[in-house]
Amino acid sequence: MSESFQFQLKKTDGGARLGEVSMPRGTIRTPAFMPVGTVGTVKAMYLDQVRETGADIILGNTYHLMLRPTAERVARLGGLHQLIRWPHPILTDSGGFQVMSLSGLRKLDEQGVTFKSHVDGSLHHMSPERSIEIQGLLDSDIQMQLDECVALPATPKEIERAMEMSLRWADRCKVAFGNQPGKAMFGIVQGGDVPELRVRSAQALSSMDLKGYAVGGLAVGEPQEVMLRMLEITLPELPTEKPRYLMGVGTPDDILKSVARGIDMFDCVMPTRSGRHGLAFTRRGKVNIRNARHAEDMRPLDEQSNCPASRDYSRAYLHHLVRANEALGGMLLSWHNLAYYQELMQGIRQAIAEGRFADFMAETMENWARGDL
Ligand SMILES: Nc1cc(N)c2c(=O)[nH][nH]c(=O)c2c1
Repeated sequence: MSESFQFQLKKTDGGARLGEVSMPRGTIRTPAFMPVGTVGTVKAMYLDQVRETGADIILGNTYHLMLRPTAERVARLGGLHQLIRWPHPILTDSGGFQVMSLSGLRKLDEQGVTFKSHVDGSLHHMSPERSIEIQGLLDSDIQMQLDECVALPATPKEIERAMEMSLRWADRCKVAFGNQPGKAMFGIVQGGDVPELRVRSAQALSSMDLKGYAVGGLAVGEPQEVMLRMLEITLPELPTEKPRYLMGVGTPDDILKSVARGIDMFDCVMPTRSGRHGLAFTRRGKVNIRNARHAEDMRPLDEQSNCPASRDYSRAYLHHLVRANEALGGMLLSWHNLAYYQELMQGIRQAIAEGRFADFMAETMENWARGDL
């Protein structure tokens, strides 16, 4: 642990990076996967289980928490860590992305976003300063700037407008965040699928000397090759000594290919959302447990796993629970999927440490392609 926010790049293997983020609440081993704890809970999981799978940090959604139970109430209750009993680092997003995807967005201008809550229809305004204030009330360890993420496809002019406003908002968020030694504020690179806008955004944010940098505006429906191409264009413009976080990504395949290009941190609802719908990620690829072939299969999803959900329960039982729409089905598959994601991250970190990431990536993808036993 460290009294201040520190990132140490420990080793590289091709484009892949092995690192460590040290903060007062703990150390984050990178490449890292952050389970999404939307409204102060990683859905269908106890946070002790989340920790047991190997997670060093979780994500909290500012949009949801500001609406319910509200940031002021969380602060009165001692902050998010105390409320949800997660003493380790928490990263919060700015709320802007979900305002634009979940709320009744009323207005977006230089001052921020005005929207109607999807919970009760109440009207809210969030400026860059208010987003940082909310994340501070939550006692978030890593806070994200307010930005505007444009859905693709979009015109270069529209992407440029949003990117430039996001840069101005980054400046305002940096001022509002001030100097908080044990915490960090990350900027978010925008620019859609326009290479020169990506470069301009990354270079401008790099000149702000922030503690870390997210790549936003991706995983918004574009083909994987476009996402990967934008990483190849963006990452060389970011400082190597700062962590890079790819927002909202992704599948195990996305993660491997993005690590290979230099990403250090990921978050995605994929493992938990898929688990609740009966889809398991395994070392042999995806398994849809609803499929009839599992109805009398007494094997576990993965007898080699340390996770009880993967090792101690039969496919037949998981099939039954999911078909019966029993809560325990989603709980066990969420647990399994998070454990698989963390096992993948640990395998990635070990492979980079030993200089064999390319072989690890090839072997992992071959095993996925072989398909389930
Ligand atoms: N795929 C994405 C997921 C996200 N949570 C975000 C975000 O929070 N901000 N900005 C973004 O561009 C973005 C993209």
